[in-house]
Order: sequence, then C-alpha cells, then structure tokens
Amino acid sequence: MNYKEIIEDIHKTVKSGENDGALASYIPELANVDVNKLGIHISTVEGFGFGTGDHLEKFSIQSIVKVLSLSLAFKIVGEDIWKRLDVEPSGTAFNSLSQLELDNGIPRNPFVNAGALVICDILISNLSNPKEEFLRFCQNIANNQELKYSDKITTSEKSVGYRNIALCNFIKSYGNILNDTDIVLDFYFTICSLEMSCQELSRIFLFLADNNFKGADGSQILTLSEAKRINAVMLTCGFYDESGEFAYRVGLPGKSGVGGGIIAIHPGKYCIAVWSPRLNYKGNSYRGMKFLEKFTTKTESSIF
Ligand SMILES: NC(=O)CC[C@H](N)C(=O)O
Repeated sequence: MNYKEIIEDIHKTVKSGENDGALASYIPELANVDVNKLGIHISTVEGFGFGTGDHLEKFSIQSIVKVLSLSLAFKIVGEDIWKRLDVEPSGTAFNSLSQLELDNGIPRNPFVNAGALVICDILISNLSNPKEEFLRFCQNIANNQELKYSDKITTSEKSVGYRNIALCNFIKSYGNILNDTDIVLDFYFTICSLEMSCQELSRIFLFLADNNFKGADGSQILTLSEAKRINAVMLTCGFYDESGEFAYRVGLPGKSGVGGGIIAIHPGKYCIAVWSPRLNYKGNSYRGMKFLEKFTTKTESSIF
C-alpha cells in the first residue's frame, strides 16, 4: 500500500470512529468550529503530496506557530537563546504557571506558553517590525504570500487571555521579559492566530524534514544542525504533558495546537498534518493523535 491508500483507509476508519473531547472554547471564536472537520495532508521531500477530507480548509494553527517562532529566534540569536529558557519536557499543561516559580522565571521549553512568550520577547527585541517580519518569514518558507493572521481570533483570545497575561507578568517579575508585557502579549496572540490548511502546514514544515529545502527567496531556512535541534525539542516537548505518549504512540517529532491541528515530521521523508478540532484533556487533537498513531504503524515509518 502507498501513502495515498493508507491515508484514505485510515481517514475512513477515524471518521467513522468516536469523536471524543472538547473544543478549545476558552477562546470564544474557536467554539464556533464544526467538530466534524477532519483533514489530512502529507508532503514528502521527493515532492509528492496527497490530502483528503477537509485538508484544504484553513484553521487556526495556534501553538503550532511556536515551532516557527522558535526557528526564527534560534536563527537570529543562536545558542544564547537557551540562557532565557530551557529544553526540558515540562510534564505540565501548556498554560501552567506552577513550575515557573520553582524555576525562577525560566520556562522549561519554548512550546509551553511561558516559553513561547519569552521567544516572542526575544523576537520583539530583535525585529524592527515583529508582526510583519515574522509573517514574511513564514510566507517565505511556505512560498505562499496568502498566509495571514486572523484579527478575529486575535481579538477573541485577547478578550479572555487572563492566563497568558498572568504568565507574561509573572515572567517579567523575574526579569525574563524585557519588553512591555502588552506588546509581548499582543505579538503572541497575533502569531497564534495564523491560519493554514493541512496542505499548507505539511508544506511549510518540510523545512524541518528536507535537507535541501529552500525558501521562496532561494535561501536555506535552517542549517542541518539547527533543524535537528528544533526536531529534538518537538519530540520531547511538542505535546506538553502528553509528549511521552505521542513519542510512544506515533514515534515522530510533532507539534499540536488548540485549534485541533497536529504536524508530525519524519526527517528525510515527509511532513504530515492532521486537523480535527476536538481536543483530549491534555489539549491535543483526539482524532489527530489517533490518525497519526495508525499512520506510522501502518506505514512502519517512525524515527525509531
Ligand atoms: N496549546 C495551544 O495551542 C495554546 C495557544 C493559545 N493561543 C493559548 O495561549 O492558550
């Protein structure tokens, strides 16, 4: 069986199976999404692409963007970035405050919200027009000028962003946020609102799978060594306190978002994106996890 047949087959099975979990209704706008959406798209380093279901429909990528913001910050600052945050799995929820006090305001990793806020702070310090420059960075990798933030989602999350506001202020009290918290939060909520389809997601993240990947401007996005490091952090921290479970069940580096999207990367082979909006209690797509577990099992493709 090839990727196309396997994906079609698993799509059918998952679509007819249970659809447990809940929408990320703490962001009001995300509560309006149709829970039955299910999209999958694979892009291989050889240039093959296949998708099915709602794979062409755009959705809110939310925390998946943290891989892109980390990549840009790492490219700009290099290893010094790890003076401000760590690369250890947190074992806590994505929006947890508790560890920060014990760790003196140094977030465990760049994918929990605390770490992503510090990355936003670093980008703001290093870019003259952070929102525009970050969007251009993404558009260049995706070779797609149509990528956009959603003002509706940004405003919706901002209106109830108490937890992130608390996190940002708490980190600032330790001196690990250098810019104004309002500016950092505005940038964070904005980048989280980026919208992409599964097709677009599986294409943009090829820069972490393909050693010969070039952006629209012909430049290499990350060195091989930098890409290795980003993939490593995804494997150990991409799913918060379910990162071990994802590595065990799927066996690939990946990243989830509360919009219900998941990307998984097989370095040297492919990037696959799944979208199903209902989340399990750890905040990761219920059907997305199921789909990917079946996919790497049937294709016998994992990094292990
Ligand atoms: N896990 C996520 O996707 C969380 C991102 C979301 N914007 C938040 O901060 O709550």
